[in-house]
Amino acid sequence: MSSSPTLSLPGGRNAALLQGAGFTAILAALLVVPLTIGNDFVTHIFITMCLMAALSTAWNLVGGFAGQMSLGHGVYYGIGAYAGVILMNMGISPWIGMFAGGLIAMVVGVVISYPCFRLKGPFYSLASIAFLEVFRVLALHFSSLTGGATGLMIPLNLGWTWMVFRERWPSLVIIFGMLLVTLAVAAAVRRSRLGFYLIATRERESAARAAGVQTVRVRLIAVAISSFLCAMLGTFHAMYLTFIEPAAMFSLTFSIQIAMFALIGGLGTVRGPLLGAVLLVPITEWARAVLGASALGLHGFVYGSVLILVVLFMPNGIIGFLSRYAGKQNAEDAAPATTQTDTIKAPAAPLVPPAPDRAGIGADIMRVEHLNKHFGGLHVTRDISFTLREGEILGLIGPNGAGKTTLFNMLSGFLSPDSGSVSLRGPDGKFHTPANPADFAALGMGRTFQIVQPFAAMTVEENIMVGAFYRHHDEKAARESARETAWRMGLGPLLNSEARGLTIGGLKRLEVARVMAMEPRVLLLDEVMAGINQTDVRRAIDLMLSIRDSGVSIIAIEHVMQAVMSLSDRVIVLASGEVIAEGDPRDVVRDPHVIEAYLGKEFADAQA
Ligand SMILES: Nc1ncnc2c1ncn2[C@@H]1O[C@H](COP(=O)(O)OP(=O)(O)OP(=O)(O)O)[C@@H](O)[C@H]1O
Repeated sequence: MSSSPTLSLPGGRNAALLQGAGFTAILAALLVVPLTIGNDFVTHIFITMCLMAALSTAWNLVGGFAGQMSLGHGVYYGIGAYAGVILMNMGISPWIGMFAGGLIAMVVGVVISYPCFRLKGPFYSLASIAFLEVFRVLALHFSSLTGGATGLMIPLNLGWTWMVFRERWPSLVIIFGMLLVTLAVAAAVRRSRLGFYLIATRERESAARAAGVQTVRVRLIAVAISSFLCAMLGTFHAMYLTFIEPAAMFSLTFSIQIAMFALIGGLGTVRGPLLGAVLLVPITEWARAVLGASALGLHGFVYGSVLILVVLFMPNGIIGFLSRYAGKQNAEDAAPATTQTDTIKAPAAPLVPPAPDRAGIGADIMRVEHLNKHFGGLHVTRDISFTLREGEILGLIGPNGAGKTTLFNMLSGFLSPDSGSVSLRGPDGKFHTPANPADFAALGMGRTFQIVQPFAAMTVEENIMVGAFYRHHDEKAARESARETAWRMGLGPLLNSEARGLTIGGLKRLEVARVMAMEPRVLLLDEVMAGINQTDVRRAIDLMLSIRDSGVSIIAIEHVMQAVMSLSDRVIVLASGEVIAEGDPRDVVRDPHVIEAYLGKEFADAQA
């Protein structure tokens, strides 16, 4: 599934306002139209629209924001329905029952999702379907509680206390209110640190982990919120239907429908699921009513046809299509500087002039001792030991396949060494040995990746915000910090551009900016100058010097020798997993072993 569009329109303020007004009008119509018409069938369709929109919005927290394509969300809806009805039969109001059902669903959601999050793509979807089936069978089996295959009727106690009414409008008011709450929760999540972390995790899990995101934790929080909301909606629907049975409450078809509204409307967007439901529910409900029994299964046909059309012509759903259209409109109106993503004008002055008063090299901040790593029979790093000092730039060079990236992965917690240790000096002055990327990040470690890992569906600003959230939990503060970092890194004019539109030089700078927004103490840069032009190399060198001068210690894997020579205080040379030379760059490049293993005779002659 292609990634969803960002919520921020690329600079299209008017278009965004227009979209907002349109959305509010649709939302208001969901309540006003049926109340004005006053027809039971029409009201029923609008109740179904609100319910489906709310369920799909809740699903979207997991399926869209977190990118976990659950096809078993009927589990939570069913749990809410049964909890509400069973408690009502015990004399407890569904207003309380819906919270009880929500809490049970939340626990079930977290327990079943924890192991399932290890599964990717279709395997996760299949596991979610399997759990749905398990719950349907359980509901059949525990018939003394659930009524088994015969199902459960609710006692017909009318009134607001019992959420059961003779007329339809009170149910409409309740589900409309629940829809508003669900939308408000989704919007709050999308704007919050959690929302950014979820989308970052969906887009590039490794990069998210490097930014200090505890990826399993954030996805579990999304499941908890989503299952709670779905269960509450399930309780409401049980009261509306007045009868429940396992096949309908734990239904695969129903679960797929919930997901489909979001897919059609716009996966991972706040407004998409509502638009999907508003478009599809009336067509199918109307066809069902008009064609009666001859239209059995027609809704599946309608959904399938619309889905095919959307995938073909609007791969990012209706919202994606509208956003792109708005973006185009805006591009025609706006000044070129705000829309061109590929041409970064070099500023007259250096982006970040190196500070004249370098603090100097301090005490050890990182200690690497006897690192060994095997991949099967391949001994990739052999007994590697070195130290990194405060305010130092350590160049790491070596031929392809020497083990540099593997070493970086061990230095940042992405790989565990077979033996040996990496310890970092914490703010308390003591050395700690972290075990995973989150612990490394907590001690001030930031890293980039050899193959750039942008969060493609986010803007430049949002990408950097993922890093900034590490220090600033509040959205406004994170945004400000991200903007400030972006200008410092020369990305200011591109703040609102989507990351996927950047050149390779821009993407490399974006990676550094995202890490710098975390305010690291140690920075691992993996070939940030590979594939960029001479001007960008010069700017990258200035950037690294200024980062160093701000007190950050850097280890840089680099093949661009011009950069290695002008930046490094010390150089380590790796070949076949071993350190073959270490010391002052000018001495190292004259070392015969280094010339033979990496630099070649031409380089030595050129230096001479
Ligand atoms: N996950 C893995 N499983 C098996 N072998 C691996 C794995 N990762 C790396 N290797 C192998 O380990 C060796 C070192 O790879 P690594 O990527 O660390 O080298 P490098 O010095 O970073 O090379 P380059 O400059 O090309 O990026 C290579 O032979 C590579 O094929």
